[in-house]
Amino acid sequence: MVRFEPLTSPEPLFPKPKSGGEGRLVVVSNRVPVPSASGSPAAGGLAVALNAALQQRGGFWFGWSGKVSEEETPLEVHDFGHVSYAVTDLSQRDIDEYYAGFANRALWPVCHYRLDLTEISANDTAGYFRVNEFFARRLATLLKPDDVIWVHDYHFIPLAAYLRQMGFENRIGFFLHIPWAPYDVSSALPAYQTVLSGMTRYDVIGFQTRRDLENFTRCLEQENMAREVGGGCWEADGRTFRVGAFPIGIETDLFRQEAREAKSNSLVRRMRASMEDRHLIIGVDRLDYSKGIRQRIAAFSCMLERFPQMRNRVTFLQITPKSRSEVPEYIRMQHEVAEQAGWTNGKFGDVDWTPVRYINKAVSRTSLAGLYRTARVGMVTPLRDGMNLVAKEYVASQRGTDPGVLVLSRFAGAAAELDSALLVNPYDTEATANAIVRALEMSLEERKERWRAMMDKLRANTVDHWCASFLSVLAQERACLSSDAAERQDDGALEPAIGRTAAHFGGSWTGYRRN
Ligand SMILES: O=P(O)(O)OC[C@H]1O[C@H](O[C@H]2O[C@H](CO)[C@@H](O)[C@H](O)[C@H]2O)[C@H](O)[C@@H](O)[C@@H]1O
Ligand SMILES: O=c1ccn([C@@H]2O[C@H](COP(=O)(O)OP(=O)(O)O)[C@@H](O)[C@H]2O)c(=O)[nH]1
Repeated sequence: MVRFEPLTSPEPLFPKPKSGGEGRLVVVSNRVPVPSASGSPAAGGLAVALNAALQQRGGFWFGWSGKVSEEETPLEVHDFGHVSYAVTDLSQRDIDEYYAGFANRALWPVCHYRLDLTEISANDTAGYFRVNEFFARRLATLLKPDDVIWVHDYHFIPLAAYLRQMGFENRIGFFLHIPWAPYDVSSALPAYQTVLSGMTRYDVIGFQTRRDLENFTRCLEQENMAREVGGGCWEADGRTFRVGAFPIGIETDLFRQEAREAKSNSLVRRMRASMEDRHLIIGVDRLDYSKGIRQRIAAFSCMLERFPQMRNRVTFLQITPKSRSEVPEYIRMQHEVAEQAGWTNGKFGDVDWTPVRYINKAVSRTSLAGLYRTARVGMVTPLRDGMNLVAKEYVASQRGTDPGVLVLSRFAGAAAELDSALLVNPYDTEATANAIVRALEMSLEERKERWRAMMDKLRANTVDHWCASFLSVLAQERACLSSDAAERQDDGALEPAIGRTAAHFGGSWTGYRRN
């Protein structure tokens, strides 16, 4: 690990790209998957795909260290070959206001259509913008003019605006992993116009689905903040940006392989041995109200009530690692889910059968792959979700000769691609209960047909495709110049994008200040 003072280091801090021509890639996200000391990379499709892109071009990943420090400590830099990981600590107040506050008590619920759970706090709002400015200042010390920056997720919406204000005209892309709600919902967000205008400072803005993209562009129109100039491009304050839907994928083949090899995994073997001849139904989610876990267990319970022949023939395994326990809404829902599971077991369980096995710990990716493959039914029923990778992982893990059935919420981003799943409205308990029975009783022929259709999609759009397609759009510097601007650039009237000062692009973005 190298430590340095960001503002005083005279030498370039990160390795140069492997090949000439392309600038380094700089990935920014709140959580940074720093490889272990031995150099083995963090698991997870997103981390693997972005690490591969970083390895290819050289570059670094920047974000929060996950640690609290009351002093402004130097950036921590971990070097692994062509790739570095630069992380900064935050103070407790910063974490409370930026992460637990505005990001997870305002942006997260609003983007998941939950105005009832949204907390509006002027301190949190100010903290979110202050911490973004802090991240931008720290990142600024590491940047070179031809770096291509890819910012991830709702924690960092205003980051580009601060970088632009400091004079950076690098290509900057933004990908939103969570949904973008329709105007009437998203406009309830505190500092809504500032957040929206912060988005317009990127060169490319990616969403998981067309629905999110359309919700976003309607917000731009409603606020009269940007005008469409064609080809997925918009213009605001004299600069253009491109918007698009880039549904994230998984490492489809690798996941399949892990599922095949998981037979020998001890957790999977223990689970199989304990099943006797019952069918397994599986749910895997962070403990988050957006995932619809309570509603799902209620639907399972309703199924046992209405179809007594299913009692003692199925086991529902719900794997739910705790998440964001510092946020009060998450504590409340922990109680609700535990109560629903306990109630179902009390009502239907027997001395030799526990209908719901509810587990609050994280399970490794290999074990998950094996459990998915064991399960006849995968229940992925969020009330709202950006994508939901579990849905894709469940399908990829199945045996082609005897696949299980995915019961999938219409409100998961994954439903746009996995439309051969049994699609349900998770608010409709009886219909979801019926779908579980339909999945359990589905013929082998129908299961295979549905599975093949979904596998075709998963093979066509892996996480590597997702990464490459976003980066290729981000690399197209001229793709969005309006025809006027393109002509002027051809005449030499416009300078190249890199190296321009903030003043060229309207210094109107002033960030958020508390009165
Ligand atoms: O970092 P945490 O606060 O512990 O939360 C974990 C992550 O949750 C969210 O995941 C989203 O991204 C997935 C991949 O694109 C997508 O499938 C899912 O629907 C989203 O909910 C969040 O967006 C991440 O930033 C968090 O790190
Ligand atoms: O015990 C667990 C639970 C979940 N996951 C992984 O966490 C990710 C969850 O992603 P998803 O898009 O479904 O939801 P998010 O938590 O990002 O909102 C998936 O890759 C899961 O395989 C895991 O590795 N172990």
